[in-house]
Amino acid sequence: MTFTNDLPKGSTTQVPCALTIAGTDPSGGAGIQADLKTFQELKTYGMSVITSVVAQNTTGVQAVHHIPIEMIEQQLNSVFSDMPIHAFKTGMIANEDIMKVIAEKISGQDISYVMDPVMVATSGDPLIAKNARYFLRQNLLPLTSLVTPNIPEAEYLTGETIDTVEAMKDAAVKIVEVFGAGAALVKGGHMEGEAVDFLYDGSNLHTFSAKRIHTKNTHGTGCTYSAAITAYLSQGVSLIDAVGKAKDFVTAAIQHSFSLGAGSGPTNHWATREESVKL
Ligand SMILES: Nc1ncnc2c1ncn2[C@@H]1O[C@H](COP(=O)(O)OP(=O)(O)O)[C@@H](O)[C@H]1O
Ligand SMILES: Cc1ncc(COP(=O)(O)O)c(N)n1
Repeated sequence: MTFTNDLPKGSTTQVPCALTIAGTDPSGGAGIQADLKTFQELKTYGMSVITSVVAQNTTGVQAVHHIPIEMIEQQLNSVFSDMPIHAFKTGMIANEDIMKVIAEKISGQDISYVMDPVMVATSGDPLIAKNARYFLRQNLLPLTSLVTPNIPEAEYLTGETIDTVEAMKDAAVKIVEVFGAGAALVKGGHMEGEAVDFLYDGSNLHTFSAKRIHTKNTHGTGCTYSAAITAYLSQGVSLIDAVGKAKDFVTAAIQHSFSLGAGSGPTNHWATREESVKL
């Protein structure tokens, strides 16, 4: 990965800069809010382009408003024309029109791209139009450096049922070899037993495992994980190390998650700080 931005004026150190293109969560656990908190925690300069404003909390999604396409395009132009971007991620991209404008902007860019193929919130509410999932796979997936599906998302992307560890590995390989993702990280949060994720990088399979934490507070885990990977990539960390460090980060965030709200509470983005672990 290249890391070639000029120094910001007056600065003596090079600042890693990461962008998230996603929807919002006013309750602060998922979406843009989770991404920016994660970037900040990992000492990465965070930027955001908002695709949809989502009224949601720990119990579910109450309403969704999609930002007009021209305004999404303007936001993309604002950051891409002026700011250094060392890595970016996409989260919620609700429909084909939004996907198109993003695809146009990012194709041809030589910047690490992490796609969290968000389809359904932890609460079960849909976050993407059903007919847009095919467009996502055909047009955005081949532009990625890494895609991070959970089990239901990997099932959609591959068209296969995934109920074993072997099927998870096969899915990771298929998403890269057949559908053209740069790499695929199939996450095992929705399986039983250890929380095991498999990364296929185009040559080898890598395993990332952590003890399952018994908690209902997993709102925003996928957003936090993919944002952490993006932050590490923006710092020039290799893909495999970025996933390993991000796995430690998200595991700590779940371990020290908060019982806030009546539903599935948010992860703790500052969990790795000493004062948080003592809470
Ligand atoms: N209860 C849990 N204990 C430990 N790790 C978990 C738990 N639930 C999810 N994870 C991990 O959190 C990350 C997000 O995974 P997952 O829940 O599958 O994604 P998503 O939030 O997109 O549904 C993965 O590394 C997964 O293994
Ligand atoms: C705007 C937005 N993007 C993504 C998610 C998925 O979050 P989760 O990790 O809980 O599935 C969400 N709830 N809201």
